[in-house]
Amino acid sequence: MSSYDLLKGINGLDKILIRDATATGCSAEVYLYGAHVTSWKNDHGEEELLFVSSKSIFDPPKAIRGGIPICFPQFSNHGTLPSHGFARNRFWTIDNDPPPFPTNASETAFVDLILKPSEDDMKIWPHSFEFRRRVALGPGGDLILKSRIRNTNNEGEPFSFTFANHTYFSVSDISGVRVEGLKTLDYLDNLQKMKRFTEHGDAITFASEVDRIYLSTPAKISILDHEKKRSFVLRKDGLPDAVVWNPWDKKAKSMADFGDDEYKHMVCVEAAAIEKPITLKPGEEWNGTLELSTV
Ligand SMILES: O=P(O)(O)OC[C@H]1O[C@@H](O)[C@H](O)[C@@H](O)[C@@H]1O
Repeated sequence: MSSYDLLKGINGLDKILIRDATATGCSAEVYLYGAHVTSWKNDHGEEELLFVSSKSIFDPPKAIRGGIPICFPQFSNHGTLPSHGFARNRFWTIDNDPPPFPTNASETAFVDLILKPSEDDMKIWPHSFEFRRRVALGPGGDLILKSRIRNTNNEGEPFSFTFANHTYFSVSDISGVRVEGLKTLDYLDNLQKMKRFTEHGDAITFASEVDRIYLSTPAKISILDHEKKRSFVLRKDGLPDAVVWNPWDKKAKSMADFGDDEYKHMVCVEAAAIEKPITLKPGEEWNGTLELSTV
């Protein structure tokens, strides 16, 4: 089992590099700021598989634009907290002695991070929790993201949250991208006041802004990149919903930390738990796992 290196990233922010010592080129980078994965390469070459905006400012308290932000304890603006909650805007710490995970011999390298609320966090979300995140590389450089959230309230109070792995995938040309695995499912359309629709197409394709929450989705979703002749495969557990987002040209221009044309080279497919918030009683723990690979 190889270990990780702690390095300085952009603007001197701490970042962790994990590498599979047995397979050349497989690596992932995670900023302690946000426990934010900013790079993933597998054994299909030295190519970056995640999109990070060239305009991302890497300047707290602004979240990094791209990679894999964590949305917790609130997805988007579905509540009173800032967009996507606060986990992506906090400094996490390395968790050197996490409670054991079920043995997974296929992990070749990993790092464990932890977030606990500060006094200021408790003012905006008055719940005591421990959020543990493992970022691991699996066979062939698959990226494995494990989230464990525990209610550590002493006063017997349950809490509820929504959650997403807001993954920005790098694609060659959005107009040739298809997201498969969501046919016949219901979705909430954020561009139409969260109205509920049913997906009839075989695949989701992109010709304008898309911002939808697909509900009760299967464990496997694929993103086909026609030009690259490559597909991303998402496999998930404990994460029933899937957000599909591309800002397209107008929204891209309105985002200061996103290039005007960058929408052509990214798509977000976010393994999430949104429609039915997760409720934890004191002492209870929730687990969600996302595994990303390419074929
Ligand atoms: O700008 P933010 O807060 O990172 O959010 C980006 C997008 O994140 C997506 O998950 C939401 O569905 C979109 O509505 C939102 O615009």
